[in-house]
Amino acid sequence: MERQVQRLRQAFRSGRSRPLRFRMQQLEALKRMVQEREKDILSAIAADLSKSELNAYSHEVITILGEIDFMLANLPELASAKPAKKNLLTMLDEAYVQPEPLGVVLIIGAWNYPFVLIMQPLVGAIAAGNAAIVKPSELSENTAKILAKLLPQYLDQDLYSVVNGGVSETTELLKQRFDHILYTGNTAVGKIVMEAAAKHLTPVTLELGGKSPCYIDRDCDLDIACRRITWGKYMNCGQTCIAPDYVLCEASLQDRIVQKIKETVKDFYGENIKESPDYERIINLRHFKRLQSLLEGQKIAFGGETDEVTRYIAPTILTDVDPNSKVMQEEIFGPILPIVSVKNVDEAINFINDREKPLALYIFSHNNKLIKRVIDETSSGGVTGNDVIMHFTVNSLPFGGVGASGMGAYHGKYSFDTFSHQRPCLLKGLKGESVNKLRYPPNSQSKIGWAKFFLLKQFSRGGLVMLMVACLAVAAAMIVKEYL
Ligand SMILES: NC(=O)c1ccc[n+]([C@@H]2O[C@H](COP(=O)([O-])OP(=O)(O)OC[C@H]3O[C@@H](n4cnc5c(N)ncnc54)[C@H](O)[C@@H]3O)[C@@H](O)[C@H]2O)c1
Ligand SMILES: CCCCCCCCCC=O
Repeated sequence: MERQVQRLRQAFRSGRSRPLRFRMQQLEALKRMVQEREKDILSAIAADLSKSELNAYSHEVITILGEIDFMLANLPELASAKPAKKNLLTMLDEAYVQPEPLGVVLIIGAWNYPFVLIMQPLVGAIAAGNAAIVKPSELSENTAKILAKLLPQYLDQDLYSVVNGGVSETTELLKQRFDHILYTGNTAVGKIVMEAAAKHLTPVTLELGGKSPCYIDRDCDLDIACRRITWGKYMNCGQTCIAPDYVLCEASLQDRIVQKIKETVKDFYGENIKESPDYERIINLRHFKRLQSLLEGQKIAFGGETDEVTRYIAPTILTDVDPNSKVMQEEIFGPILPIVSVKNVDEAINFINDREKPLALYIFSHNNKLIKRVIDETSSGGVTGNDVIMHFTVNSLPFGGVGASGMGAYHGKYSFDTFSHQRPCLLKGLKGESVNKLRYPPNSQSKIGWAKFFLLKQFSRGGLVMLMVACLAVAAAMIVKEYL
């Protein structure tokens, strides 16, 4: 592994990954890969998650095509140097911020959206001019295999590579020195990644999980709210990092919510959910058993059927859930929706704030002021009002967690920024030593006065103000030259 990282570092040092043309070519190649090998990719995702190929396309492939198109359209602007504001002392100089690639980055993905969670960060890493190693999850082995097969066929093999394997391979990988690590997965492993990164002072982006609450206000269209919640909760069999984990609402709403979700489940998946091509299965037996144990002692208002052989768990709703019960202590990551009753929005806000900061927060209400109030008085990685999941799909919004749900963000421009260093550059001429005397010893009270004049006044480009300030500065420079 050490050799593999060295090979990538050498290729990065050659400067090959930096020119915009090269980055665009690699992104074009990635797009070709997705389009030409769509069938293979879809069947791998479908096999890993017991998912239909149509769902694999709309859950994963479409996001990546959108992300590549965004980068191709915006890369010249994103990668360009941005002029910076100057002060009087530097007004004749050139000041700008130049994004530069970080070097060799490591991307570790999770199994639940195994294609998106590797490819979307990879698009950002390539766009920003880095070399990258990707480590897909071993639990989604078909997608891991197809990525290892296809990526080298389409991308520069000395700059981008795939490492497959489990804990021991990842542990070995984490001993190497990287310039950035983007990890997606659970919080416990997030801590392991951060600890390993700290040994090399490597910055990390941690895309973790948590319990994302969903508050349903009394003043809300329950039909629409329940349809949207049903979609986001049971999509991918609840194995979505930003699935609404539990519902908070006034006790009087509980039965109506159960009824409406029940009706929607029938609309979406038919009478026999097991037969529906749109309803997935739990990834493995360990998670299946973990989820089964969350049902123990709970009041099951809907669903609850399980089948160990196929790892099927029906869309399930739990009512009158005790906030101290097990199902409310860990991220559910399965098709179980607890409803916890609160007296009002104040209690809902306190409930959220008493717990770790979630990855997502959802609020359903006709009252926009109430939605904004909940946003203002809580914290979460992201928010969608009157819907679920959808903030993930807007690539002009940063996607990431806060507190226990993670650090840093990506998607669109934010991916580019995550994998770039914003390098401040100031280019001075060799003239103007008379003004420079102000900062050379020996110091004096009068020099401090002039330094205050030069440094504490900001000036921006354009307009009359700039003209006046420029005139003042020239006059000041002449006075300094004359008297200091
Ligand atoms: N924030 C997000 O974007 C996002 C997206 C998907 C999933 N998640 C979160 O991820 C969690 C589910 O993923 P998971 O953790 O079960 O996925 P996982 O088991 O696939 O693990 C994630 C990655 O960590 C590696 N790994 C596992 N154990 C390790 C160890 N001991 N040392 C080093 N590496 C190790 C795996 O090889 C894998 O590549 C949930 O909490 C979910 O909310 C977050
Ligand atoms: C159109 C819906 C796409 C949803 C993709 C959600 C991906 C979430 C990643 C975390 O698990």
